[in-house]
Amino acid sequence: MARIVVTGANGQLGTELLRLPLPAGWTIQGFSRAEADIRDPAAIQRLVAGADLLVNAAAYTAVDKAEEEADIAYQINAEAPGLLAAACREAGIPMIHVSTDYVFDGSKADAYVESDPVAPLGVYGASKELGERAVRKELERHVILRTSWVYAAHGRNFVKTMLRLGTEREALRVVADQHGAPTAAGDIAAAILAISRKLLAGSTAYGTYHYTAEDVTSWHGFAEAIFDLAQPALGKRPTVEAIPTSAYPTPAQRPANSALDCSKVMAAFAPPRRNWRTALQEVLREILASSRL
Ligand SMILES: NC(=O)C1=CN([C@@H]2O[C@H](COP(=O)(O)OP(=O)(O)OC[C@H]3O[C@@H](n4cnc5c(N)ncnc54)[C@H](OP(=O)(O)O)[C@@H]3O)[C@@H](O)[C@H]2O)C=CC1
Ligand SMILES: Cc1cn([C@H]2C[C@H](O)[C@@H](COP(=O)(O)OP(=O)(O)O[C@H]3O[C@@H](C)C(=O)[C@@H](O)[C@H]3O)O2)c(=O)[nH]c1=O
Repeated sequence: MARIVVTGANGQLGTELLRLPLPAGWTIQGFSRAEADIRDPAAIQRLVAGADLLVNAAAYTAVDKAEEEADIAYQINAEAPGLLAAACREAGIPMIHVSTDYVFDGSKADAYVESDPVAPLGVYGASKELGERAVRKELERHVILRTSWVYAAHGRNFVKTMLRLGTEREALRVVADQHGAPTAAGDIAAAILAISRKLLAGSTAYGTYHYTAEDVTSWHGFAEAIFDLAQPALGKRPTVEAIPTSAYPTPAQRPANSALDCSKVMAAFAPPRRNWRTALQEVLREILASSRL
Protein backbone atom coordinates (compact mmCIF):
# COMPACT_ATOMS: atom_id res chain seq x y z
CA MET A 1 0.00 0.00 0.00
CA ALA A 2 1.32 3.43 -0.89
CA ARG A 3 -0.23 6.84 -1.42
CA ILE A 4 1.71 9.19 -3.70
CA VAL A 5 0.79 12.84 -3.93
CA VAL A 6 1.61 14.93 -7.03
CA THR A 7 1.70 18.73 -7.35
CA GLY A 8 1.24 20.51 -10.69
CA ALA A 9 -1.25 17.83 -11.71
CA ASN A 10 -2.41 19.71 -14.83
CA GLY A 11 1.09 20.12 -16.27
CA GLN A 12 2.78 17.83 -18.80
CA LEU A 13 4.47 15.63 -16.20
CA GLY A 14 1.62 15.82 -13.67
CA THR A 15 -0.85 14.60 -16.30
CA GLU A 16 1.39 11.67 -17.27
CA LEU A 17 1.98 10.71 -13.62
CA LEU A 18 -1.77 10.44 -13.13
CA ARG A 19 -2.08 8.17 -16.20
CA LEU A 20 0.42 5.59 -14.93
CA PRO A 21 -0.66 2.01 -14.34
CA LEU A 22 0.07 1.46 -10.65
CA PRO A 23 1.18 -1.51 -8.57
CA ALA A 24 -1.69 -3.16 -6.68
CA GLY A 25 -2.71 -1.16 -3.62
CA TRP A 26 -1.03 2.05 -4.78
CA THR A 27 -2.84 5.34 -5.34
CA ILE A 28 -1.68 8.58 -6.91
CA GLN A 29 -3.55 11.75 -6.05
CA GLY A 30 -2.90 14.87 -8.11
CA PHE A 31 -3.38 18.47 -7.03
CA SER A 32 -3.62 21.22 -9.64
CA ARG A 33 -2.52 24.77 -8.94
CA ALA A 34 -6.17 25.66 -8.15
CA GLU A 35 -6.36 22.79 -5.64
CA ALA A 36 -2.99 23.41 -3.99
CA ASP A 37 -0.76 26.40 -4.71
CA ILE A 38 2.68 25.21 -3.57
CA ARG A 39 3.44 28.69 -2.18
CA ASP A 40 0.58 28.34 0.33
CA PRO A 41 1.59 26.74 3.67
CA ALA A 42 -1.99 25.57 4.37
CA ALA A 43 -2.15 23.88 0.96
CA ILE A 44 1.19 22.20 1.65
CA GLN A 45 -0.17 20.73 4.89
CA ARG A 46 -3.10 19.27 2.92
CA LEU A 47 -0.65 17.79 0.39
CA VAL A 48 1.48 15.88 2.88
CA ALA A 49 -1.36 14.71 5.14
CA GLY A 50 -1.55 10.93 4.84
CA ALA A 51 0.95 10.77 1.96
CA ASP A 52 3.79 8.24 1.73
CA LEU A 53 5.74 10.18 -0.90
CA LEU A 54 5.40 13.57 -2.59
CA VAL A 55 6.32 14.30 -6.22
CA ASN A 56 6.75 17.99 -7.02
CA ALA A 57 5.82 18.38 -10.68
CA ALA A 58 4.72 21.99 -10.25
CA ALA A 59 6.94 24.72 -11.65
CA TYR A 60 7.11 28.04 -13.43
CA THR A 61 8.32 26.88 -16.88
CA ALA A 62 8.00 29.94 -19.16
CA VAL A 63 11.72 30.39 -19.83
CA ASP A 64 11.60 33.74 -21.64
CA LYS A 65 8.76 35.24 -19.57
CA ALA A 66 10.70 34.43 -16.40
CA GLU A 67 13.17 37.16 -17.37
CA GLU A 68 10.45 39.75 -16.72
CA GLU A 69 8.57 37.83 -13.98
CA ALA A 70 11.57 36.89 -11.88
CA ASP A 71 9.74 37.36 -8.55
CA ILE A 72 7.05 34.83 -9.45
CA ALA A 73 9.56 32.38 -10.94
CA TYR A 74 11.63 32.48 -7.72
CA GLN A 75 8.55 32.06 -5.51
CA ILE A 76 7.44 28.94 -7.39
CA ASN A 77 10.76 27.37 -8.41
CA ALA A 78 13.08 28.41 -5.58
CA GLU A 79 11.09 29.09 -2.39
CA ALA A 80 8.11 26.73 -2.67
CA PRO A 81 10.23 23.57 -3.14
CA GLY A 82 11.93 24.42 0.17
CA LEU A 83 8.54 24.72 1.88
CA LEU A 84 7.44 21.39 0.39
CA ALA A 85 10.67 19.71 1.46
CA ALA A 86 10.37 21.04 5.03
CA ALA A 87 6.78 19.76 5.23
CA CYS A 88 7.94 16.34 3.95
CA ARG A 89 10.63 16.27 6.64
CA GLU A 90 8.06 17.04 9.35
CA ALA A 91 5.69 14.40 7.92
CA GLY A 92 8.54 11.86 7.71
CA ILE A 93 8.12 11.19 3.98
CA PRO A 94 10.51 11.36 1.00
CA MET A 95 10.09 13.78 -1.91
CA ILE A 96 10.95 13.54 -5.59
CA HIS A 97 11.64 16.98 -7.04
CA VAL A 98 12.04 17.61 -10.77
CA SER A 99 14.70 19.96 -12.11
CA THR A 100 16.28 20.93 -15.40
CA ASP A 101 19.29 20.92 -17.72
CA TYR A 102 19.04 24.74 -17.66
CA VAL A 103 20.92 24.76 -14.31
CA PHE A 104 24.05 24.34 -16.49
CA ASP A 105 25.57 26.93 -18.82
CA GLY A 106 26.14 24.41 -21.61
CA SER A 107 29.85 25.11 -22.02
CA LYS A 108 30.97 21.53 -21.26
CA ALA A 109 32.01 19.46 -24.29
CA ASP A 110 30.58 16.16 -22.98
CA ALA A 111 27.37 15.18 -21.20
CA TYR A 112 26.93 16.73 -17.76
CA VAL A 113 27.26 14.55 -14.68
CA GLU A 114 25.47 15.38 -11.43
CA SER A 115 28.60 16.73 -9.72
CA ASP A 116 29.42 19.23 -12.48
CA PRO A 117 29.26 22.86 -11.36
CA VAL A 118 25.98 24.61 -12.04
CA ALA A 119 25.93 28.04 -13.74
CA PRO A 120 22.46 28.93 -15.00
CA LEU A 121 22.20 31.44 -17.84
CA GLY A 122 18.73 32.83 -17.11
CA VAL A 123 16.13 33.44 -14.41
CA TYR A 124 14.32 30.12 -14.98
CA GLY A 125 17.53 28.07 -14.60
CA ALA A 126 18.68 30.16 -11.63
CA SER A 127 15.33 29.77 -9.87
CA LYS A 128 15.36 25.99 -10.43
CA GLU A 129 18.93 25.77 -9.13
CA LEU A 130 17.96 27.61 -5.93
CA GLY A 131 15.00 25.22 -5.61
CA GLU A 132 17.39 22.27 -5.75
CA ARG A 133 19.49 23.82 -2.99
CA ALA A 134 16.43 24.46 -0.82
CA VAL A 135 15.30 20.82 -1.17
CA ARG A 136 18.77 19.50 -0.25
CA LYS A 137 18.90 21.80 2.79
CA GLU A 138 15.44 20.96 4.14
CA LEU A 139 15.13 17.24 3.47
CA GLU A 140 17.66 14.44 3.53
CA ARG A 141 15.23 11.94 1.96
CA HIS A 142 15.01 13.63 -1.43
CA VAL A 143 15.56 12.66 -5.04
CA ILE A 144 16.19 15.59 -7.37
CA LEU A 145 15.68 14.44 -10.95
CA ARG A 146 17.06 16.74 -13.63
CA THR A 147 15.58 16.21 -17.08
CA SER A 148 15.46 18.11 -20.40
CA TRP A 149 13.33 19.24 -23.36
CA VAL A 150 10.05 17.78 -22.05
CA TYR A 151 7.08 17.24 -24.36
CA ALA A 152 3.73 15.43 -24.21
CA ALA A 153 0.35 15.34 -25.91
CA HIS A 154 -1.04 17.47 -23.08
CA GLY A 155 0.37 20.95 -22.46
CA ARG A 156 2.62 23.47 -24.18
CA ASN A 157 5.86 22.24 -25.73
CA PHE A 158 8.22 22.43 -28.71
CA VAL A 159 6.57 19.51 -30.57
CA LYS A 160 3.16 21.14 -30.56
CA THR A 161 4.64 24.55 -31.42
CA MET A 162 6.40 23.01 -34.45
CA LEU A 163 3.26 21.21 -35.62
CA ARG A 164 1.24 24.40 -35.32
CA LEU A 165 3.83 26.55 -37.12
CA GLY A 166 4.24 23.80 -39.74
CA THR A 167 0.60 24.05 -40.69
CA GLU A 168 0.79 27.86 -40.90
CA ARG A 169 4.10 28.34 -42.75
CA GLU A 170 6.03 26.91 -45.70
CA ALA A 171 9.42 27.43 -44.03
CA LEU A 172 10.67 27.42 -40.43
CA ARG A 173 14.03 28.46 -39.00
CA VAL A 174 15.28 26.48 -36.00
CA VAL A 175 18.52 26.69 -34.01
CA ALA A 176 21.00 23.90 -34.73
CA ASP A 177 23.72 24.79 -32.19
CA GLN A 178 21.85 23.92 -28.97
CA HIS A 179 22.01 20.20 -28.18
CA GLY A 180 20.02 18.06 -25.76
CA ALA A 181 17.75 15.07 -25.32
CA PRO A 182 14.04 15.56 -26.01
CA THR A 183 12.28 13.61 -23.25
CA ALA A 184 8.65 12.49 -23.21
CA ALA A 185 6.82 13.39 -20.00
CA GLY A 186 5.36 9.85 -19.97
CA ASP A 187 8.87 8.38 -19.80
CA ILE A 188 9.81 10.68 -16.90
CA ALA A 189 6.61 9.63 -15.13
CA ALA A 190 7.53 5.95 -15.59
CA ALA A 191 11.03 6.67 -14.25
CA ILE A 192 9.56 8.45 -11.22
CA LEU A 193 7.35 5.43 -10.53
CA ALA A 194 10.38 3.11 -10.70
CA ILE A 195 12.27 5.38 -8.30
CA SER A 196 9.25 5.64 -5.97
CA ARG A 197 8.94 1.84 -5.83
CA LYS A 198 12.57 1.51 -4.78
CA LEU A 199 12.41 4.34 -2.23
CA LEU A 200 9.25 2.94 -0.65
CA ALA A 201 10.81 -0.53 -0.60
CA GLY A 202 13.63 0.86 1.54
CA SER A 203 16.25 2.18 -0.88
CA THR A 204 18.30 4.97 0.64
CA ALA A 205 19.83 6.12 -2.65
CA TYR A 206 18.78 9.72 -2.07
CA GLY A 207 20.45 12.55 -3.97
CA THR A 208 20.60 14.30 -7.32
CA TYR A 209 20.18 12.39 -10.60
CA HIS A 210 19.94 12.98 -14.34
CA TYR A 211 17.22 11.28 -16.37
CA THR A 212 16.54 11.95 -20.06
CA ALA A 213 15.75 9.91 -23.15
CA GLU A 214 18.68 8.19 -24.86
CA ASP A 215 20.70 10.00 -27.52
CA VAL A 216 21.09 13.69 -28.20
CA THR A 217 20.04 16.01 -31.03
CA SER A 218 19.66 19.74 -31.69
CA TRP A 219 16.39 21.67 -31.69
CA HIS A 220 16.76 21.66 -35.49
CA GLY A 221 17.25 17.86 -35.54
CA PHE A 222 14.23 17.51 -33.26
CA ALA A 223 12.10 19.66 -35.60
CA GLU A 224 13.20 17.64 -38.65
CA ALA A 225 12.27 14.39 -36.89
CA ILE A 226 8.87 15.80 -35.90
CA PHE A 227 8.05 16.69 -39.50
CA ASP A 228 9.50 13.44 -40.93
CA LEU A 229 7.15 11.49 -38.66
CA ALA A 230 4.14 13.80 -38.93
CA GLN A 231 4.24 14.41 -42.69
CA PRO A 232 1.84 11.58 -43.67
CA ALA A 233 -0.77 12.85 -41.20
CA LEU A 234 -0.22 16.56 -41.95
CA GLY A 235 -0.19 16.03 -45.70
CA LYS A 236 2.56 18.62 -46.04
CA ARG A 237 6.02 19.36 -44.74
CA PRO A 238 7.63 22.76 -44.19
CA THR A 239 11.32 23.23 -44.88
CA VAL A 240 13.33 23.62 -41.67
CA GLU A 241 16.37 25.85 -42.03
CA ALA A 242 19.23 25.20 -39.59
CA ILE A 243 20.26 28.51 -38.02
CA PRO A 244 22.70 29.59 -35.29
CA THR A 245 21.40 30.83 -31.93
CA SER A 246 22.55 34.33 -32.90
CA ALA A 247 19.91 34.34 -35.67
CA TYR A 248 17.07 33.57 -33.20
CA PRO A 249 17.37 36.11 -30.36
CA THR A 250 15.33 35.33 -27.23
CA PRO A 251 15.04 37.16 -23.88
CA ALA A 252 16.64 34.20 -22.03
CA GLN A 253 19.92 32.64 -23.08
CA ARG A 254 19.84 28.83 -23.36
CA PRO A 255 22.69 26.30 -22.89
CA ALA A 256 24.49 25.17 -26.07
CA ASN A 257 25.01 21.72 -24.56
CA SER A 258 22.17 20.28 -22.49
CA ALA A 259 23.23 16.63 -22.66
CA LEU A 260 22.88 14.91 -19.26
CA ASP A 261 24.77 11.73 -18.39
CA CYS A 262 22.20 9.31 -16.91
CA SER A 263 24.52 6.51 -15.68
CA LYS A 264 23.97 7.36 -12.01
CA VAL A 265 20.18 6.96 -12.07
CA MET A 266 20.44 3.78 -14.15
CA ALA A 267 22.83 2.25 -11.59
CA ALA A 268 20.76 3.27 -8.56
CA PHE A 269 17.18 2.77 -9.79
CA ALA A 270 17.28 1.13 -13.28
CA PRO A 271 14.27 3.11 -14.57
CA PRO A 272 12.90 2.32 -18.06
CA ARG A 273 14.61 4.48 -20.70
CA ARG A 274 14.04 4.81 -24.46
CA ASN A 275 15.63 6.51 -27.43
CA TRP A 276 14.06 9.95 -27.96
CA ARG A 277 12.91 9.02 -31.50
CA THR A 278 10.99 5.97 -30.27
CA ALA A 279 9.17 8.01 -27.65
CA LEU A 280 8.52 10.84 -30.12
CA GLN A 281 6.76 8.43 -32.49
CA GLU A 282 4.38 7.37 -29.74
CA VAL A 283 3.59 10.88 -28.51
CA LEU A 284 3.12 12.20 -32.05
CA ARG A 285 0.59 9.45 -32.73
CA GLU A 286 -1.36 10.61 -29.69
CA ILE A 287 -1.16 14.29 -30.63
CA LEU A 288 -2.15 13.71 -34.26
CA ALA A 289 -4.97 11.30 -33.34
CA SER A 290 -6.52 13.88 -31.04
CA SER A 291 -5.58 16.95 -33.18
CA ARG A 292 -4.44 18.60 -29.96
CA LEU A 293 -2.22 21.30 -31.45
N1 LIG B 1 8.97 21.61 -19.83
C1 LIG B 1 10.24 21.29 -20.00
O1 LIG B 1 10.77 21.32 -21.12
C2 LIG B 1 11.07 20.88 -18.84
C3 LIG B 1 10.57 20.84 -17.55
N2 LIG B 1 11.39 20.48 -16.50
C4 LIG B 1 10.86 20.44 -15.16
O2 LIG B 1 9.94 19.37 -15.11
C5 LIG B 1 8.88 19.68 -14.19
C6 LIG B 1 7.55 19.50 -14.86
O3 LIG B 1 7.50 20.37 -15.97
P1 LIG B 1 6.27 20.37 -17.01
O4 LIG B 1 5.30 19.33 -16.64
O5 LIG B 1 6.86 20.42 -18.35
O6 LIG B 1 5.70 21.81 -16.67
P2 LIG B 1 4.27 22.45 -17.04
O7 LIG B 1 4.50 23.89 -17.21
O8 LIG B 1 3.62 21.64 -18.10
O9 LIG B 1 3.45 22.18 -15.71
C7 LIG B 1 3.76 22.84 -14.52
C8 LIG B 1 2.50 22.84 -13.69
O10 LIG B 1 2.80 23.52 -12.47
C9 LIG B 1 1.67 24.28 -12.15
N3 LIG B 1 2.02 25.38 -11.25
C10 LIG B 1 2.62 26.56 -11.55
N4 LIG B 1 2.71 27.31 -10.47
C11 LIG B 1 2.16 26.60 -9.45
C12 LIG B 1 1.93 26.87 -8.08
N5 LIG B 1 2.31 28.02 -7.53
N6 LIG B 1 1.34 25.92 -7.32
C13 LIG B 1 0.94 24.75 -7.88
N7 LIG B 1 1.10 24.45 -9.17
C14 LIG B 1 1.71 25.37 -9.94
C15 LIG B 1 1.15 24.81 -13.46
O11 LIG B 1 -0.19 25.19 -13.29
P3 LIG B 1 -0.92 26.15 -14.36
O12 LIG B 1 -1.20 25.23 -15.50
O13 LIG B 1 -2.11 26.61 -13.64
O14 LIG B 1 0.07 27.22 -14.69
C16 LIG B 1 1.32 23.60 -14.35
O15 LIG B 1 0.18 22.79 -14.37
C17 LIG B 1 9.17 21.10 -13.69
O16 LIG B 1 9.88 21.02 -12.49
C18 LIG B 1 10.08 21.68 -14.77
O17 LIG B 1 10.92 22.68 -14.26
C19 LIG B 1 12.69 20.10 -16.68
C20 LIG B 1 13.24 20.10 -17.93
C21 LIG B 1 12.46 20.46 -19.12
C1 LIG C 1 9.60 28.22 -31.92
C2 LIG C 1 11.06 28.24 -32.30
C3 LIG C 1 12.04 28.06 -31.34
N1 LIG C 1 13.34 28.07 -31.67
C4 LIG C 1 14.37 27.84 -30.63
C5 LIG C 1 14.34 28.75 -29.44
C6 LIG C 1 15.05 27.93 -28.40
O1 LIG C 1 16.45 28.09 -28.54
C7 LIG C 1 14.68 26.50 -28.76
C8 LIG C 1 13.63 25.87 -27.86
O2 LIG C 1 12.56 26.73 -27.78
P1 LIG C 1 11.41 26.68 -26.68
O3 LIG C 1 11.22 28.06 -26.21
O4 LIG C 1 10.27 25.93 -27.26
O5 LIG C 1 12.00 25.78 -25.55
P2 LIG C 1 12.38 26.16 -24.07
O6 LIG C 1 11.24 26.82 -23.41
O7 LIG C 1 13.69 26.82 -24.00
O8 LIG C 1 12.52 24.69 -23.49
C9 LIG C 1 13.04 24.52 -22.21
O9 LIG C 1 11.96 24.55 -21.28
C10 LIG C 1 12.39 24.50 -19.94
C11 LIG C 1 11.15 24.51 -19.07
C12 LIG C 1 13.37 23.44 -19.65
O10 LIG C 1 13.53 23.04 -18.50
C13 LIG C 1 14.32 23.01 -20.74
O11 LIG C 1 14.77 21.68 -20.58
C14 LIG C 1 13.77 23.20 -22.12
O12 LIG C 1 12.87 22.17 -22.50
O13 LIG C 1 14.22 26.54 -30.13
C15 LIG C 1 13.73 28.25 -33.01
O14 LIG C 1 14.95 28.27 -33.32
N2 LIG C 1 12.78 28.42 -33.97
C16 LIG C 1 11.44 28.43 -33.67
O15 LIG C 1 10.59 28.62 -34.59
